Amino acid sequence: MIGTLFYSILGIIILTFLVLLYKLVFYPKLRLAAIKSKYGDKVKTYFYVGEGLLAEYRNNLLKYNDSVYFMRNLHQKNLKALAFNFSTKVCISFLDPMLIKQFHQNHDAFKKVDVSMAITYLFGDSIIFARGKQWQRQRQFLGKSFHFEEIKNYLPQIKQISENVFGNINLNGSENEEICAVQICQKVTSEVVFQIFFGSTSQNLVITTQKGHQIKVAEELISAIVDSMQIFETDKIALLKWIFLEKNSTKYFTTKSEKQLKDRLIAIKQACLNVIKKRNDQLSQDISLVKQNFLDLYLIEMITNQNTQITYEEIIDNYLTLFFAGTDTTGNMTGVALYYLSVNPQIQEQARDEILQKLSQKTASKDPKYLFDSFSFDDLASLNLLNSILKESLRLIPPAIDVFPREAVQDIKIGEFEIKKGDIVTSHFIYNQSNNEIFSNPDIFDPQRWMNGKEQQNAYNFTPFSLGPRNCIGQHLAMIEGKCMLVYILLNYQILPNTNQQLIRENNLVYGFKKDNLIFFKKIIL
Ligand code: HEM
Repeated sequence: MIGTLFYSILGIIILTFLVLLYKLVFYPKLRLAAIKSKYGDKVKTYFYVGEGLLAEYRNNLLKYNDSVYFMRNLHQKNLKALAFNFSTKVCISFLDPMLIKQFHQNHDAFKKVDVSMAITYLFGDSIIFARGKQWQRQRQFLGKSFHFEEIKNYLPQIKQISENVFGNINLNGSENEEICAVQICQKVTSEVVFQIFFGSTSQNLVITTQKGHQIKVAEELISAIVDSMQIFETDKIALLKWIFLEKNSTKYFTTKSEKQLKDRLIAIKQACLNVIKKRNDQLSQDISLVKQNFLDLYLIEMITNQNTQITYEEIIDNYLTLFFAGTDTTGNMTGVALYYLSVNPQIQEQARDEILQKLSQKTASKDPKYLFDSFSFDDLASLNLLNSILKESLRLIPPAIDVFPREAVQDIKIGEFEIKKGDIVTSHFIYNQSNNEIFSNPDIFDPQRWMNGKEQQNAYNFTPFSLGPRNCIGQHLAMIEGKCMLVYILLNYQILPNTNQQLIRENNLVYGFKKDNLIFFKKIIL
């Protein structure tokens, strides 16, 4: 009896091991070898057990202080795609601009991969994961609010938030106070998303953590997402379940860390739900209270137009999505611009002159406060150099080096590449943005390249906001925020480099600085 039990358990262990070996090693290796033999030098392959390209990022970070160093030095005439293992599957990443275009135009042939419990739970009903008619409806609805003409109405709020955050920097009477370039910009971008969505300041939306601390929902959201990405490092049972069951893994044999994480995610959503319900009650009683913010637009659609397709769940998931998609990315773009301005003082001076020239036509005052007050939406469009500085920052250090991995829901051909149902597909924008055949001296920060048509730009070579029907819905907002922050800073501070800190570029939730304390601010008198 004991012998039979022993052999049964041993049998199960050996079988599990063999299945694991097949899924993690043999299957992806065989597929990658087949892809290499079929497409030759058009494809470069990478294999690291279980980790795929993540291991290459890590090695590059350690060796070259840049997770994507290899991508910047990979350019070959015939190369069109990368192929690598993605957990137990195979992923093709398109590099060739025309293949990238075709991939993004055929968006219906793919669905976004659920990469972690938090992402699925928090964003599952939002625009980012919706497909087909659901996505079209959501994109149309949100698209109205993100239209340039609508977004410009939020400029006064963005100005106010920028003034509050950057105006309150305490330099402690010294110019040697290190400034975390990205972090400080993210204070602005997170508050902007909150205010344009909920119409009030984020100070009030706090929850109590499992350790009993009060924390802003927005902060807990990012922390929970990061923890969910790292859960497999500490919880090997969760990892094993994921390999076999993928997104269904949390439904069975839930581990303690999975349960704790789930409780945190539920608390985040509950806090948002409370705000939404309260506002719904107010508007149901008195519709004239309606204001210009996303939440009110949703609720009006539900109350007055009896739109039954919109649910509370969808509203919550879209707030969380916009927060996630719009905060770190825009903060990173602007923080990167600040860094490049600090190490390029001449360009910084030219950018300041451009702003002063524009604003001094509106006010005789030299006081930065009045100059900034006079700054309006019309000025944004004419600040050419500032626009080019942001574009050049996005080219060199794009917050998104690639798009969310997608799973093919059908067999499909992209160019000559045959994608099988179940394969994972993505596109790495960073490859073209650092190609010296497309951008001369690609490692040099040169905003002028965008101003005088030095390079023949092709719409598919520079795609930091992605492209096609599922491109970034928030790109106008991001650029307005970026310019507004830079205008405030350039009017008030000289940006100096922190030469004690090394530049380390890491691909984490977004691609950016590993250590952010890269600049100093020195108050200027105009
Ligand atoms: C510099 C800042 C930004 C960058 C670089 C950026 C980049 C991107 C990229 C690459 C995508 C495509 C993702 C994919 O298909 O997998 C995307 C989509 C998206 N972005 Fe942005 N983004 C930025 C700012 C924003 C802002 C400010 C918002 C809103 C507050 C936003 C909301 C979205 C949404 C909702 C989508 C999904 C659109 C859809 O699937 O239809 N983004 N963004």
